[in-house]
Amino acid sequence: MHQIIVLNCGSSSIKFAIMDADSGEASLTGVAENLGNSDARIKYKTGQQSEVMPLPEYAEHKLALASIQALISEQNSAPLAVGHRVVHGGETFTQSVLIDDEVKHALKATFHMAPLHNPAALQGIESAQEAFPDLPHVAVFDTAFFQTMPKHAYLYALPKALYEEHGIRRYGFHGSSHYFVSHEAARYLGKPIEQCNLITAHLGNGCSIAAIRQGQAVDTSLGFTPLEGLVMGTRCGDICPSLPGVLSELLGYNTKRISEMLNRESGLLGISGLSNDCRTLEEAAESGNEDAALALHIFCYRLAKYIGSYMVVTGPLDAIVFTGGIGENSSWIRETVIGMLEHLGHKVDPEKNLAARFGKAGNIAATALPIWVIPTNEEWVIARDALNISKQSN
Ligand SMILES: Nc1ncnc2c1ncn2[C@@H]1O[C@H](COP(=O)(O)OP(=O)(O)O)[C@@H](O)[C@H]1O
Ligand SMILES: CC(=O)OP(=O)(O)O
Ligand SMILES: [Mg+2]
Repeated sequence: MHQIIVLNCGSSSIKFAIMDADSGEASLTGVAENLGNSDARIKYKTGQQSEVMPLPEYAEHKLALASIQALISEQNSAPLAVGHRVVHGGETFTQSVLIDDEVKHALKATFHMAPLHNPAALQGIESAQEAFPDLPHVAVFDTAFFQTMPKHAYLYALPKALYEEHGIRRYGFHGSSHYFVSHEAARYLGKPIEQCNLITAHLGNGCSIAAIRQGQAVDTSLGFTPLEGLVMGTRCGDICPSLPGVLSELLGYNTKRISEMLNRESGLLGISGLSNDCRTLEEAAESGNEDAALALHIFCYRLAKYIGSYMVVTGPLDAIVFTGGIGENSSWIRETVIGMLEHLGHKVDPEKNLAARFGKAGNIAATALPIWVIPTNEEWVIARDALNISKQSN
């Protein structure tokens, strides 16, 4: 048993777990929500038991971490390391690293590349180092899995000095999730991962799709920042690149306002004017809310378009994989997206589709190409790397 603390710090939540790096079993999982908001709280689960712990109003990462530390102490476990999910490694970090002052300094230089995520990750690292000063802390990067992308996939058609001097290129995110589900898919298919061509769709609050050829990531929809590609909860995904300039000239928006709008006010929330939450939108659409229905339709349309284009990239496919909160649970989204690919010979089996929800994996295809629903486990990928790196550093 190798217990690892795993932290995934976002701007408005900290997800945490104590996990056995050998089995992937978590003895404690939870989320500290709405940090910096008046109704901050921690929801956590030990075994089958779910609890809610209120946090002081406008609690920051430090306060949340202190409460998480108390929960962890109650568990009587002896964690060996803390694994931190860091969304963006830039060109500096191509694999997981032991965190020291130099690493933290280098992370500061990546803030503009993941404005919603990396500042929060560093805040989380510093608070966790205070809470667990004797443990090794390891950063595990979302971008690492995409190191195998070829130049023709990661370069934008921009003046090349922008890449050479400023690292402006596609990086790709949710790498730990795409890594996990692609390896699980290979296991289900009974083939070595090196022989698998896959399209994996991670659909959570952030959404991305990856093209995997012979087990290696060869393209993905998120770009220089986690804003490009699919429609997300509050993020716009692909738009005409002229729009920020137009917004600035036409409406006098400055760059901060534009970034806020594209990252936090767009996507499902922006189109529906109602919510970023897929469940809420499905319910509203069912009750006749046309904007909610349109938001979901655009979400599915964009995803189906990407799947079609990635079929060109992967070569003969072994499977399509759905994961993330939406991918694992929304049978409606899956059926609608695959329905848009019906003329290509793909169809879901409605019964299998309904069965593969709420943590249950399953092949939902009614046609030849397997379409797998696979619950992701980014925390396990992070725990394993944290254990390995901390062992090497001893
Ligand atoms: N039963 C469900 N049906 C439809 N969508 C769901 C369901 N359960 C969760 N979701 C959606 O999953 C999304 C959150 O995904 P998740 O992977 O937990 O997010 P995060 O990116 O924060 O980790 C939300 O849009 C939520 O509505
Ligand atoms: C990179 C990213 O979009 O992450 P999340 O889905 O956790 O916001
Ligand atoms: Mg997630």
